[in-house]
Amino acid sequence: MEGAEGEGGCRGFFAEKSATAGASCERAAAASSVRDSPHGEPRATAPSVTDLVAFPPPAFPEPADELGLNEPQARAVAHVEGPLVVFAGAGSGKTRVITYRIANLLAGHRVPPYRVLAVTFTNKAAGEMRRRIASLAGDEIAKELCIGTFHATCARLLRRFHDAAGLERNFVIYDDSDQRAVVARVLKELSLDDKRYPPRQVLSRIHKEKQEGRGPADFEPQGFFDDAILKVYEGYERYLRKANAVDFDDLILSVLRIAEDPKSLPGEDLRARFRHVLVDEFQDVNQVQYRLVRALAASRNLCVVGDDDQSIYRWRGADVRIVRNFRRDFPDAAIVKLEQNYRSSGNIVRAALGVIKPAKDREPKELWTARDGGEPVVVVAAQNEHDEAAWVAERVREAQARGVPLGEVAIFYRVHAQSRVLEEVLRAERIPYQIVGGMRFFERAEVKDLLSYLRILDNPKSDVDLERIINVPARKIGQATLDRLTQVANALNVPLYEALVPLVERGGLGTAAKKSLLAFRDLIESLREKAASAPPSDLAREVLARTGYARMLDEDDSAESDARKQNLQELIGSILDYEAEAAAAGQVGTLSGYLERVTLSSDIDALEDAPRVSMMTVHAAKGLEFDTVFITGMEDEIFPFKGPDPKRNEDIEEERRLAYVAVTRARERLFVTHAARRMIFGNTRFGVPSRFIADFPTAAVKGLMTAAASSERSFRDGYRDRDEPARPRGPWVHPMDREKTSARSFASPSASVPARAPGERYIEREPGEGAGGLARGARVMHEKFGVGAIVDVDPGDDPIATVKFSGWGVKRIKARFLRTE
Ligand SMILES: Nc1ncnc2c1ncn2[C@@H]1O[C@H](COP(=O)(O)OP(=O)(O)OP(=O)(O)O)[C@@H](O)[C@H]1O
Ligand SMILES: [Mg+2]
Repeated sequence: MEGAEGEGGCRGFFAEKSATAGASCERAAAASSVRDSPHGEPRATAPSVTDLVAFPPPAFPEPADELGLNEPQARAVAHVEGPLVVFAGAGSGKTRVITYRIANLLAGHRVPPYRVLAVTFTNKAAGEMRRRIASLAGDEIAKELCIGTFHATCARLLRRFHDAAGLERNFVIYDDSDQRAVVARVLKELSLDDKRYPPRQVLSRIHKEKQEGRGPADFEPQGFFDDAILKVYEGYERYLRKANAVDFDDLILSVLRIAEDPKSLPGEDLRARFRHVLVDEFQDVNQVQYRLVRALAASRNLCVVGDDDQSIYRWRGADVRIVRNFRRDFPDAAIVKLEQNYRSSGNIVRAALGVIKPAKDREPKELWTARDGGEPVVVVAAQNEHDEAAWVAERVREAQARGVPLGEVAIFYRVHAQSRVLEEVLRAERIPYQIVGGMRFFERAEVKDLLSYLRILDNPKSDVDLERIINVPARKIGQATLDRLTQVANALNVPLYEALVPLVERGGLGTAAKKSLLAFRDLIESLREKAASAPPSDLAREVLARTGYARMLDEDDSAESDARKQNLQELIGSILDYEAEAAAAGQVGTLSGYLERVTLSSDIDALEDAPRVSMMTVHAAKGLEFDTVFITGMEDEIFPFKGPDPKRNEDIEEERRLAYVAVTRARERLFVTHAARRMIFGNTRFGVPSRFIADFPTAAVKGLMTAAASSERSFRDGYRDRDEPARPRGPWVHPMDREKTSARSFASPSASVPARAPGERYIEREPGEGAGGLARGARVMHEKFGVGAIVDVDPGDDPIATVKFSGWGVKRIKARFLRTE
């Protein structure tokens, strides 16, 4: 921290000790560097900041050390005036520095709490920081601090400065669906075809402009299409203004405009508002956010902390150069580097360094730990996603038995859709869990939509489901029509579905409404015919294709819509699972059977406040830490993820940083799992262990196989251990790619044939082929139950084998679902 020491160093905690402060600081530093186990339990015995302020400060060299701060951390905490960058690797105490620094400003320098602004990346992180400060400085003080995400902070500021933004105080914040409705309306006013200009696509374009801070006046149309977009953009802005509404981008932009206005009074007021501004996870701020931070920190008391190795939102406009250019913008900034990781065991830190080392274009930095190796990082080869989930659940139980609270256990996955199988297994095992930063699989909107369609096809009397989907995707059946439908249904005492025709026949409806209602009824009727004969998984695909749901998502070029598609594929995966289970029991899976299973299994588990395992995507895990962490699905093309959109998903560098974030969340134990075969997004793929696993230093890692995987090993051609050369990769085609490159849409029933790597010895028997090869005692493989031995065979058109599976007992299964050597 060049230059900072003389000015701000060794004040605050140490303020009252002015004369000896400088020397003492050095001693504190020396003391902390010789501590052999600095991570023990320092907080249990350490005095709090309030202790230090309330009572005469203890004699040096204790304070920094006993508060649990090493020398560079103490310098950063004690720095008061002027810009400061803390630039350091994961788990080195950056967030701790922010927290202590705020406590120090409040307690040691009497800065009023409302004059401190701290920006975090998630609401969870904001809550956590407020809690930590409350424990250091007291509840009353912590309550008055301005801590929150960019959006939350700006919403709060805009309530105060609404006049300057031309809004009334009670302005509303429009969410995604409100925004789409506005765009649809504007398109109509401009007589533009919403097929040519799908609202979602228009909206993501507007969003992109706003993220760059460009209003309609700054928009530079390139070509005919853009001319139209510009008109819609203008109309959209006009509409929002008229409605006294803002969208999420406006929250930030409006505050930015006020803050950057050099002449206005509110601008001056806003710029003078905060005496100190602190930003956590600075590597992930985007241009507009950065400008805002700069404007709000007119005092130049700006402290940013970050780690370029953890920058994981570049596709959202976060620009890591901002971190690197900070010094150019604030040439006098003090720089503190933290190099000691306090979070993780030696082996976990080593694994993390192994992953990040090959990254291109990194700022050089050190990261070391004084901790010993601890448990090795366990890399587990599972047979498939069910085997993986069962193995994880078993280890969670083991951790619990060792005394690790469930709240200290986290399961990560790369994409939301992966949570489904894990959730099912945890539920079956009655292990309470929560999904952080997302929703439980069966509560996600698109999953509920498709289930509602399926329920209606199974039972058209279900009014709740009908209401949910009658206008999804939009088919011009508005609230007014729905109200009339309800009236007619009430009058006739019939379900809504049965009131459709009577409503149309009664007259009084416009032609368009009539047409829409009848078209909807025809659609449902024809799907019901299909439901009578098709397997439920085919039916689900058909629903997506014929209702226009798939198209609605296709038209939306956003990451959110990609996630929705993946979730729907995954729902189809769950139907396929159900069908396979039914088939294994020699039964035919039915729509009602599936719906019953889903309804029963989504029964929310007991006690609300019980400690729970946290499940989340790796993105949501940033900044958090847990005793025990599982990173699941560590296979190439899952993590690193290979999605349908090369511009968004194929950035291997970003995936590498994401893997680094994942690994560095663990304190004591880290388990990394990969599966040889995984059904995901409704398709089976064959996985090779992620390339990032190969970057773990061998000495820090222990390789394991689940029981099922090791018994399958002898069946599989070309299976290799981690240290043997990798198995050649099959040309797995991502289901989304397949959708684009062939006529088979992802919603088409024919896409249900699972992709299979060439050379895979997988004998799928056709009915009537006979039971050849299925002699008693022969070893066979089943997708779900793993390896078993044949006990008996019933020959016939579609032979059925009785098989004894290890772990599952005896099952009767159609022979065509078995593999032999
Ligand atoms: N000097 C210290 N002594 C003891 N424990 C410390 C010290 N500094 C940090 N820690 C602990 O180390 C862990 C990591 O700290 P923190 O979360 O602040 O790191 P970070 O740099 O913000 O990590 P990330 O990059 O993941 O956001 C926390 O549990 C914190 O309490
Ligand atoms: Mg942090």
